[in-house]
Amino acid sequence: MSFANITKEQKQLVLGQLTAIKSDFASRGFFPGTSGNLSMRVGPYSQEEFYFAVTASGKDKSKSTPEDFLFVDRNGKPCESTSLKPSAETVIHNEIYRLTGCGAIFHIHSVYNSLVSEWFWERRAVPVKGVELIKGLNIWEEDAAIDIPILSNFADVPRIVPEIPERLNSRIPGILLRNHGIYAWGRDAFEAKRHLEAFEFLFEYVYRWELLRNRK
Ligand SMILES: CSCCC(=O)C(=O)COP(=O)(O)O
Ligand SMILES: [Zn+2]
Repeated sequence: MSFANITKEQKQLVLGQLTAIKSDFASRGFFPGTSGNLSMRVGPYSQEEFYFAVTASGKDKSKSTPEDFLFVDRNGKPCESTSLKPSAETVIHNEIYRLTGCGAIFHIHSVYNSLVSEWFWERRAVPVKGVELIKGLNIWEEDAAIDIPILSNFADVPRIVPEIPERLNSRIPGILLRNHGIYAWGRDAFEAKRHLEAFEFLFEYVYRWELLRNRK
């Protein structure tokens, strides 16, 4: 299915949801210094062909303007004529859609996600055990233990991409970039938001637990 077959209504639905999420996240201070990016898929998915709306690069994400999003294809190329540049991290979104077939991906930088990704870098994963909010990731087993994967971070963003298939864990709907931020995804915007919020809670928990543990 080509992008031309995607209806105006389908595009508006996606843009409406992204606008609401962006404004909600901005009000919670999730986009310091223009960091972070959001995307949502539109139309059907196959590994060979899919389209998504993504935030334009470098914008003040606390402001709402008609130039906040653009549609790109599975190679990150704009689907419509535009002067906007897709997020510099669009290649990461592309790879996550390709591998998971998810419907939405949200990326934010926070002090807690950056600190824990650095603290646990040698393990290449942040361990979390027995915390109730693991259920927010749709993992329901008793006393669950999870490892949230951490990827290398490079200024040259395409260099990050080859590590994604190696590190992605199909049970965990997110990956950390070392000292950078979290990517969380879900079937739709509702689920991706729930996952992102659960991850952020867990990162703060882990950080604070590490401090308490070392005081014993
Ligand atoms: C200003 S933070 C450095 C870039 C980054 O990590 C980010 O999330 C925002 O980049 P974008 O191109 O999506 O604005
Ligand atoms: Zn980033």
